[in-house]
Amino acid sequence: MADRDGWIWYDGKLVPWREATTHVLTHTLHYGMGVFEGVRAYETAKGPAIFRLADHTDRLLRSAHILGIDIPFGRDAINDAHLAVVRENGLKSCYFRPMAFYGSGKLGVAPPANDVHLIVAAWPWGAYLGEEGLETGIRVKTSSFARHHVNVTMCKAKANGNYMNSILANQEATRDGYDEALLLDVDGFVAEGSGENVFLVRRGKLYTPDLTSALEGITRDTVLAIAAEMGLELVEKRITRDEVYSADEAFFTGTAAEITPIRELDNRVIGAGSRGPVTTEIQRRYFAIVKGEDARYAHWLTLVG
Ligand SMILES: Cc1[nH+]cc(COP(=O)(O)O)c(CN[C@@H](CCC(=O)O)C(=O)O)c1O
Repeated sequence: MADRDGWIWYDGKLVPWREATTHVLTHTLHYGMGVFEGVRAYETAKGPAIFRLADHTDRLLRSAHILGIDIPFGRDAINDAHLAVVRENGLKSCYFRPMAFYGSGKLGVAPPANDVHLIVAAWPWGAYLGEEGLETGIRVKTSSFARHHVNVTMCKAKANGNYMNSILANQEATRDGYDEALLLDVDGFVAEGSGENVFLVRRGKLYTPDLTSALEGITRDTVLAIAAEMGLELVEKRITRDEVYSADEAFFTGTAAEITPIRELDNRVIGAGSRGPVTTEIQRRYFAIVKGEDARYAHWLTLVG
């Protein structure tokens, strides 16, 4: 990722990609106390448009607030940074990684409060779980790692250090030949994927876990709006792994994952073992929205211009 041409927004300036570096004694590198976002821009008839930028920036600031990190840039500056990196890098569509981190002022578990840095990088990133996965669905394994208890770490903060749990789960699943992991919470109920929220379809109703130890996904929120316009009844409840086994359809949602059908969990085929009709329609509507083809959601798109 480090050796490429381009520009990264770093503490208010656009710096050459290879020069956007930090010291090896950077606090967040050692302790994982930082916050980040994943944001996408899609190509539309009016040029590149960033999807739900305001919501992502709000969540970045909310994550920092939850962890007590004081980001020295406001909402408008962060939004403008996204626009600058798309323009400067001449990207038609891309994935953004804004990230706030503690610098190298000092080490120790007491964070160097007044040494907070912010970067916004952007690069082309295709289907997170594979183009084939978007079409035909993926194979998922229930992880041996539980999602954090809500008082072990802050689950509503998109915190760097939370992703050790995600990496452990994902590497276990992929090492065992699956495409992604599904994590249960400490009580054994379905929480989310290593980088996604999860939905089920059963007898025409849409189900998703109560948030509790899951991240409040922006794509999840978009799907709730799509479900409402489709007249789908939505049930948010505690979900067991065998309810996933018995579902007619299941899918992951995320900025990176978009709407990725799940065709198997723990070698149990879900429904017909392919992308189901409700998932197909939700996915079709989702891509129409992010590509600016559904005027009702124009307010969610920030045209780069
Ligand atoms: C744990 C987790 N849960 C749910 C979501 C879905 O949230 P949202 O993107 O707002 O719908 C994500 C996003 N995962 C991001 C990071 C992926 C990565 O590998 O890094 C993403 O999808 O950009 C998570 O990381």
